[in-house]
Amino acid sequence: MTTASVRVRVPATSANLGPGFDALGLALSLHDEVEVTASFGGTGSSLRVDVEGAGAETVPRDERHLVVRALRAGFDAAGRQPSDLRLVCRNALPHGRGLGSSAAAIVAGVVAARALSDTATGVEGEPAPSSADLELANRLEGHPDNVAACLLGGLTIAWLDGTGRARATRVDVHPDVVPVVCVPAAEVSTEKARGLLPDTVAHGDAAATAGRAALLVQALARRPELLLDATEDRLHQDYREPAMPETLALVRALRADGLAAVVSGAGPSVLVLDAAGRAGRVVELAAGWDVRTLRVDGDGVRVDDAAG
Ligand SMILES: Nc1ncnc2c1ncn2[C@@H]1O[C@H](COP(=O)(O)OP(=O)(O)OP(=O)(O)O)[C@@H](O)[C@H]1O
Ligand SMILES: N[C@@H](CCO)C(=O)O
Repeated sequence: MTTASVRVRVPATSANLGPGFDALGLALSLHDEVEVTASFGGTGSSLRVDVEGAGAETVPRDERHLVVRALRAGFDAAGRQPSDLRLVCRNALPHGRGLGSSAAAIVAGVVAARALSDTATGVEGEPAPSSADLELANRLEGHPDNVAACLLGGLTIAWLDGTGRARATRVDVHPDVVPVVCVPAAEVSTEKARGLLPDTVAHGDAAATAGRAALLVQALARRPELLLDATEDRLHQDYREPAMPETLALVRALRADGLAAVVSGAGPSVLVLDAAGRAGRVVELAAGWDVRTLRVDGDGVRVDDAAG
């Protein structure tokens, strides 16, 4: 029997960033950590899941747990399931708030399964996330924006190629850009927020939003003074208002004050991309919200031996 352990650290992510629906993602300095121990070739078949922090009251502790589902998919891809599996999840990312908790859980499972399978078979592990990790994580999540940023860090642009495979490219973010997130107490599931979107949009809305998405990459990388114009969206935010009216009201109030505010992911959190030292103003305008001034996580997923 072979037993191996890894510790995986995964960042929160904010997807869309306004006009980049299902394409743009930004990794943030708030992390979940998962420690996984897997035994291969034993006679048992045990699973133990311990959870501390966010979701500890609600997530299942069996095969339905999202990290376990991602681990199983990763082990299937590697060709061998462990006989015994033990997880310790230390969660800081709030669930169902638009900060990429499901993507983080999926990336943690996919990357941990690859690292453990490599160790068990004596393969020299590939330290950087692979294109296979992105493809599998995208299949489990259903859209590539959060998982791409979670894997690669920084700003990512994700897309599906002509064969439907997920691809992503990473862009360094200008050091002046400070992400400020406003987190409400209530959750809205991504499933519900996606259900509010129309099947088609007007050509003018699509064209305007595509232009802003292109501008946003330039604004985040080199020209932060363009962030307010660059974060305008006409494809998803307003459609989601019935599920999160306070979110849209806060986005409008912040934007009216000159702050580049957007719905974070599928909401209901609000992300402000500040480059003018105005986080204090966000706190004033978002009274009653949990406002956190973060940094861009430039690294993405990190894998460590779980020794010690
Ligand atoms: N660390 C975790 N462990 C187990 N399950 C998780 C974990 N994180 C998220 N989940 C599952 O995913 C659900 C939240 O996913 P959902 O896609 O609705 O929101 P989100 O990922 O937080 O936000 P968004 O996708 O908009 O950024 C949780 O209710 C829970 O079922
Ligand atoms: N692009 C996805 C992100 C969810 O985190 C959406 O807006 O539904």
